[in-house]
Amino acid sequence: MSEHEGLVSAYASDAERDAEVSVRPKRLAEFIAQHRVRDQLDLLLRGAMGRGAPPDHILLSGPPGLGKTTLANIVAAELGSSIRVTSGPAIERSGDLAAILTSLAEGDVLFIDEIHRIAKPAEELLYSAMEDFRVDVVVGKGPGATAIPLDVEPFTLVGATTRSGLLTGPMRDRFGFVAHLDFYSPADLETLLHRSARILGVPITDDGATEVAGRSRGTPRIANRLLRRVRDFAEVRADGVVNRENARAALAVYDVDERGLDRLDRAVLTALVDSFRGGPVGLSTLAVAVGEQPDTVEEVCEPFLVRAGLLARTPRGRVATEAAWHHLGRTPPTGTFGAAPPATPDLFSAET
Ligand SMILES: Nc1ncnc2c1ncn2[C@@H]1O[C@H](COP(=O)(O)OP(=O)(O)OP(=O)(O)O)[C@@H](O)[C@H]1O
Repeated sequence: MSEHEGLVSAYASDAERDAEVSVRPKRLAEFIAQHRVRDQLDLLLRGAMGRGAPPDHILLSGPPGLGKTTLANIVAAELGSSIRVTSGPAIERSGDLAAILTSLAEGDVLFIDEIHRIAKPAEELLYSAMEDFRVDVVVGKGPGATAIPLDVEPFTLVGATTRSGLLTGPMRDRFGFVAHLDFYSPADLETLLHRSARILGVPITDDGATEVAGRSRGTPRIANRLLRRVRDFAEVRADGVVNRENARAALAVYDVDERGLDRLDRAVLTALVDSFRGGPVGLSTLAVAVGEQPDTVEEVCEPFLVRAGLLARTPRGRVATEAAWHHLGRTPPTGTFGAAPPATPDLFSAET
């Protein structure tokens, strides 16, 4: 996790992935919410097991931290198979992928995270492995190069992507089952928090779970992370219980407000409202106003602020919604919303 991504980032550092292992559900029945995906996967896996054949290849898409890696491991566990884990960026040469594919045993699960980032030659090799359980490994260069066909044991590929739109058509077509994971409701996150707290041996009250769930941006990874931070606070400065009072006090220390906005999210909204009368204002100008890179504002803050209904992207620039004014405790100007507000020129670039 980089510094500006902070406590409410949906991405995990390597160290955090280790911390996550203990609370990761191992079987489908333990996987909370996402009922439609769970039900569909259950049918797919049971059907395949009944026939004694590996299930179709599975594509899991959705924002980070919603459970794609967890589901890939669950697929292998339910099938009683081994899982091999790699990622699109880790496969630099098609030879790397050929080595993995030809070492798979029958029925293995191959999990490729960030599959949209796989290099083109490796992607093409994957097509024949997925479809015909065969790969052609090219030996030599130039006119003397020869393709040696190698068999691959029947396996199931589980691909995960945060950007399904970036997958090529041929790649997408080779998955027999595509599941999209949605953000979790606060009620589902409360259930998840009770489960995690039980595993971690942390006492948690219902109002404590409600308080943490409301600040978790619909994302299990963030919910589990906030739980660990509130646990620290409760153990060090209070009675050890994750209750509403301790959750509020702990998350105030970490600058996470009651809707899950952190310092940077609030700085963006505050700049929009106070310095630009709510906008519209161009991305670069907004980024300079909060002392951040435009990419950070665009990729780290905006997706959540837009989803939370606090910021809108318009052709003329970023606009604070009425809800944003209220969230900051300001009175919105009357008659602005719905009408086209006057543009604040972007001083730094032509884009919005
Ligand atoms: N439905 C769920 N029930 C219980 N815990 C969950 C669920 N979904 C995710 N988690 C927990 O959230 C954490 C993040 O999940 P996971 O690593 O599977 O997300 P991901 O979508 O693969 O993220 P990334 O794309 O960043 O790899 C894990 O520790 C996991 O325990």
